[in-house]
Amino acid sequence: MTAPVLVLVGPPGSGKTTVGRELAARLGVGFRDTDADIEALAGKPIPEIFIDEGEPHFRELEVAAVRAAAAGHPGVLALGGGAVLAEATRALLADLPVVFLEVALADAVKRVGLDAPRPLLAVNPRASWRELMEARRPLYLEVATAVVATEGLTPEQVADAVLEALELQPK
Ligand SMILES: Nc1ncnc2c1ncn2[C@@H]1O[C@H](COP(=O)(O)OP(=O)(O)O)[C@@H](O)[C@H]1O
Ligand SMILES: O=C(O)C1=C[C@@H](OP(=O)(O)O)[C@@H](O)[C@H](O)C1
Ligand SMILES: [Mg+2]
Repeated sequence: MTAPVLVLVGPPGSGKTTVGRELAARLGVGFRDTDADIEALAGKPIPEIFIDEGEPHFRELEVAAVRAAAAGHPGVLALGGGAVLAEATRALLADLPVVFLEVALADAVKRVGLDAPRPLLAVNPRASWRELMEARRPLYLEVATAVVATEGLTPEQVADAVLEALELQPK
């Protein structure tokens, strides 16, 4: 078993993918993102999985992707924003160093507007983001060993804060 050195959770736009990549480089370890694993396995982008097979199927693929990475990725692992919805995933995270990246609505919506499409935010992104955050905040807190605020910070500054929160030394 080779567990991740740290796992990033948080809502869309909190910077899990971006900061995760930066942290992996700083620590000299590999980076993995369950969204990319799911897309590789399904052979299509996430919006197409949602359209063709629906969200419940995507969530099944997501639990499997987290299970595989939690057992076999000795580096930094970024999850999708909704991964914590599955009880099975929360159980897989129980003994791992998990950082909840926090962000407020305005910054999150600004950030995701610049990026790859997220099917859950395709219609009315502000209201959808607020709703999903209200439902998920307790779940992010449940799995987190540390909480890092990202508001007004660059991805590099967020990476600094994560390393400090977990008392990890860059390579
Ligand atoms: N701290 C930050 N400040 C400014 N922009 C950011 C920050 N973190 C991420 N971004 C940008 O926001 C967008 C979404 O980031 P991403 O890492 O994909 O978030 P997540 O994986 O949490 O949804 C990307 O365009 C990224 O470059
Ligand atoms: O919040 C969610 O339910 C989702 C977040 C996305 O990942 P990011 O949080 O990396 O954007 C991706 O997994 C999918 O679009 C669903
Ligand atoms: Mg991401």
